[in-house]
Amino acid sequence: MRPYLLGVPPYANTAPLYHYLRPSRTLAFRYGVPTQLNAWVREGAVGLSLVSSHFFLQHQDLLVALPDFSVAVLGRVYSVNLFHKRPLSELRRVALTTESATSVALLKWLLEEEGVRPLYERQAGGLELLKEFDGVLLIGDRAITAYAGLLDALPPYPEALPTRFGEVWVSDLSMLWFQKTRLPFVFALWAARKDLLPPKGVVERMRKARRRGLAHLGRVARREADRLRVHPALMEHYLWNFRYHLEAPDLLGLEAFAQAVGLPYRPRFSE
Ligand SMILES: C=C(O[C@@H]1C=C(C(=O)O)C=C[C@H]1O)C(=O)O
Repeated sequence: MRPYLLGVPPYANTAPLYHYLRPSRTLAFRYGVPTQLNAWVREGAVGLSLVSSHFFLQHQDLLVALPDFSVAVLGRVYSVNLFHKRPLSELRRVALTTESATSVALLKWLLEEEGVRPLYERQAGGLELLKEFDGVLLIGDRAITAYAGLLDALPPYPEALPTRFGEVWVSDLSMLWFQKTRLPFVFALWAARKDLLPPKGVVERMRKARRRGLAHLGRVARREADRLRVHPALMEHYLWNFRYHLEAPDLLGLEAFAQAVGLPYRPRFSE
């Protein structure tokens, strides 16, 4: 029998969930950035996977989500950032990461709410894009390393982490969402096609791995900090700040996002 394929993002943000999950005879990992994982889930090239929340909302008839897994946050997330050289109200051209579905939809909604309608272009890259564009949207490892690269020293507490570095502003999208809605923001969920639900035991193993990962968060954070060459204390704060359990406030945030972007809200969850 071929192993069941799990779609896994290559980002630090989910390291606490996967650090202690091992592939086995029955379970294999396939790594991809969120846009890639979304496509694979739809095609059936992977079974259960992290998917962008926006993609999930677009394909609610096809997909079933786990009832207790999320990449969500209340307030700042630190890794979904618009880096920009002009005030938000004056943006004319914005480069969009090719890795994201949700953050792109969120950025467009946030700017549209303010009456700002820049030209958007999908561009793979990092902060060097600021030479050509007024703003660059980055997510995941690229966003956190770009942010850490601007930082000279860690402030005494996280709330004091700067949002401006000379001519570069950093707008954290889930903070902007929070200021508008007072709700958490759900960036991603775990979902599978109805016909490719995971075999019994897989989700149990994921829950166990998550417990261990969160119990040993310092260890996981040190490894990710080494890998990305960011300060371990920054990585630790970044990781413990996530809401990984899709709780009631997160669902309210997800529903509000569906409403904001004009998508229906009738999610289906597995047992
Ligand atoms: C919080 C993040 O959310 C990510 C953003 C996604 C998107 O915009 O489609 C998808 C998965 C998440 O892992 C991040 O990238 O750090």
